[in-house]
Amino acid sequence: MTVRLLNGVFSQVLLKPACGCTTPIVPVQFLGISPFQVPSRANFHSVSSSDTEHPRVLITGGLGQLGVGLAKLLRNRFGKDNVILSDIRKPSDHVFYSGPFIYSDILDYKNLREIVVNNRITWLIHYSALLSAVGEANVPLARDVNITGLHNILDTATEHNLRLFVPSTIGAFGPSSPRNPTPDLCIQRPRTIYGVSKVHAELIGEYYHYRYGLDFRCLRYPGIISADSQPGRGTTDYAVHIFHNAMKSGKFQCYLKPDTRLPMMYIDDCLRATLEIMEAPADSLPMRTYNIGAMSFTPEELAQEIVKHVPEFQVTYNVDTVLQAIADSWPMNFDDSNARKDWGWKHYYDLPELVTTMFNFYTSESRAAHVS
Ligand SMILES: NC(=O)c1ccc[n+]([C@@H]2O[C@H](COP(=O)([O-])OP(=O)(O)OC[C@H]3O[C@@H](n4cnc5c(N)ncnc54)[C@H](O)[C@@H]3O)[C@@H](O)[C@H]2O)c1
Ligand SMILES: C[C@@H](O)[C@H](N)C(=O)O
Repeated sequence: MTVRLLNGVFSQVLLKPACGCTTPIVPVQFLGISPFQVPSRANFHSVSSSDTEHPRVLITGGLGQLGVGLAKLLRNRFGKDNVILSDIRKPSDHVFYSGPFIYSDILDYKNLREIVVNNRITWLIHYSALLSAVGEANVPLARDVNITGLHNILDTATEHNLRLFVPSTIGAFGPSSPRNPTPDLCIQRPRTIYGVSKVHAELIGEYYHYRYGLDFRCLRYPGIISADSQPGRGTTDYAVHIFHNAMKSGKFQCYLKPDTRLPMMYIDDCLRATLEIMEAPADSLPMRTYNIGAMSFTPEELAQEIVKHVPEFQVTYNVDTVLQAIADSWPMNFDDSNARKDWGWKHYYDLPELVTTMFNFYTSESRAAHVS
């Protein structure tokens, strides 16, 4: 209430983010308090409870490994028509007919704004990105999509008072970060354009939160493993491809050394965490960027678990020096104790559960293919 009154008093004060938007926004300084004293619910726009309980959601980059699964989860919760998937690629029939889909290029600021306005969007889940391996192969494009695109997203979200989720990654850490375990707050000097862009996203998102009251929420995901969607060329992709190869040929050639340990997570845990942090009350989030963890393994340990399901399975190693250097600079284990303490994060899938679930999926798929 006090905040709303102050908002009224200062409504003449216009602070323009880079988009040139003219929504009145009260900078923290005008309230005479340090940004660090502002409670984390410091959203100077009034957010109605219906925005939180009945959100209208836009997912950018929704045709990648994670977006379709997230849309399904959110549609089950908020209704099919309240969750819009978007991307610059053409959707499959299955995706197109399972709920609203529209074209959206995050580099086109006016198009983004039009989509948000015309669809009365209240939550924005920003999944568009170039991942670590593809980013190193095309740095200028990764810089455009991951940094310029993010600026468009931030400005749109600030202008239209959206709750904004931007995922970060284990890749936001680098060789000088503590690796085992890696806490939320430590040195972050990543050596990939992907990592640099994600540190930028974390910092500028938090800055917009403290400066403009943007409701910015960010989770650092581990490598995500899924059976029914393909990864978009990252360093952790081996842990998805290995299952398909084990089922298909009983063989896999791994591009990382057998003892390369990285944090990983099954997709259902990742998507549930995303919904949980989006629904968390603002006052349960003293931080705006959290590590989340589930398990951590090496290719050798994963192969040993797969052998329990495919006894003849064999892995050979042909190291890709670029990807190995990236993996060697990333965390081996994530310390996610703040997420567990602040908003009750817990994972359900450990390594044996993950492997069983993946094989159950492939087995039921191949049975269904035989029947049809
Ligand atoms: N999958 C993982 O293991 C993982 C781990 C950590 C963080 N993340 C983060 O989660 C998010 C989603 O990851 P993902 O695995 O689904 O990624 P992905 O690479 O599979 O998909 C990214 C999508 O972004 C789209 N895109 C590219 N340029 C675009 C543009 N100009 N406008 C709109 N869309 C554009 C692509 O078409 C693609 O469908 C990313 O931000 C990623 O950094 C993923
Ligand atoms: C870890 C994550 O951000 C992504 N899967 C990558 O390897 O690039």
